[in-house]
Amino acid sequence: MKERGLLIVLSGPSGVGKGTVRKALFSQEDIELHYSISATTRSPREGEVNGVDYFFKSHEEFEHMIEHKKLLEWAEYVGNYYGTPIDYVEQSLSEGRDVFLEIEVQGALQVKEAFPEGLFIFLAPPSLTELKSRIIGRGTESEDLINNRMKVAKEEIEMMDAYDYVVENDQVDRACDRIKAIVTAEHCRRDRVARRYKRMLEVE
Ligand SMILES: Nc1ncnc2c1ncn2[C@@H]1O[C@H](COP(=O)(O)OP(=O)(O)OP(=O)(O)O)[C@@H](O)[C@H]1O
Ligand SMILES: Nc1nc2c(ncn2[C@@H]2O[C@H](COP(=O)(O)O)[C@@H](O)[C@H]2O)c(=O)[nH]1
Repeated sequence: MKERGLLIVLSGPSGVGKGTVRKALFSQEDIELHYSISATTRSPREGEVNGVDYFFKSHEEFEHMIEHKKLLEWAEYVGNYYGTPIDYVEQSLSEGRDVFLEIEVQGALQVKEAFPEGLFIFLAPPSLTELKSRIIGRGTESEDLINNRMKVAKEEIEMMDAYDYVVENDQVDRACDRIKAIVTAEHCRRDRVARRYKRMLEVE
C-alpha cells in the first residue's frame, strides 16, 4: 500500500511573506510539494488568475461549498471567506503526495484538529514594523484594510505556540532553506518509525 503523503501547513500573518517563500520553495528541484489552491470570496488582485492563485467564488458559491462539506477548513478573514477544498487534499495525500497549504491561523487550527499528524509551520516577521512595511510595500490593500490586517496579525502572532515550528522570514532564501530542512527531517523521522514497525512485524 502506498504510504500517505505529508500535509504541510504554512501560516502566519498577512504580508509576512508566505506566498513569496512558498514560490521559492516550489522552485527548488530537490523537494516535491503539491500546492492546495484555496477558494475565496475576495476579488482578484491585478495579475491573479482564477484556478492558479485562488478559486474565486461568490458568497453564495462559497456558502454552498460549506453546506456540502466541500472544505477541509474555512475562515472569515477581514470580511471575506477563505477555505481549502477537501477533495484535492484527500486525494493527493492518499496517493502519497505531500500537500502544502498556505492559510491563516483560524483555518490552520481547524486542520490541526482534523489532521494532528500534519506538519504545522508558523512564518514569523522580524518585527511588526517590518510586517507593516511589507504589506504597504506590496501595494495591494487600502490603508483601512492594512490596519485591519495588522490588528489580526497581532492576534495571530499570539497563537504561534500552537505550531510545531516557528520560522522567521528575515530573508526569503533562508526561510525557504529552514522549511526545506524541517520537511526533510519529518520525512526521515516517519521513515524511521515505519521501518521500526516493519521490523517488529517481521519478528512477530
Ligand atoms: N524576507 C523578506 N524580506 C523582505 N520582503 C519580503 C520578504 N518576504 C516577502 N517579502 C515581501 O513582502 C510582501 C508580502 O509578501 P507575500 O505577499 O508573500 O505575503 P503573504 O504572507 O503571502 O501575504 P498574504 O497572507 O496577505 O497573502 C511582498 O511584497 C514580498 O515581496
Ligand atoms: N483559512 C484559510 N486562510 C486562507 C486560505 N487561503 C488563503 N488564506 C489566508 O488568508 C489571508 C488573506 O489572504 P490574501 O490572499 O487575501 O492576502 C492570508 O493569511 C492567507 O494565507 C484558506 O484556504 N483558508
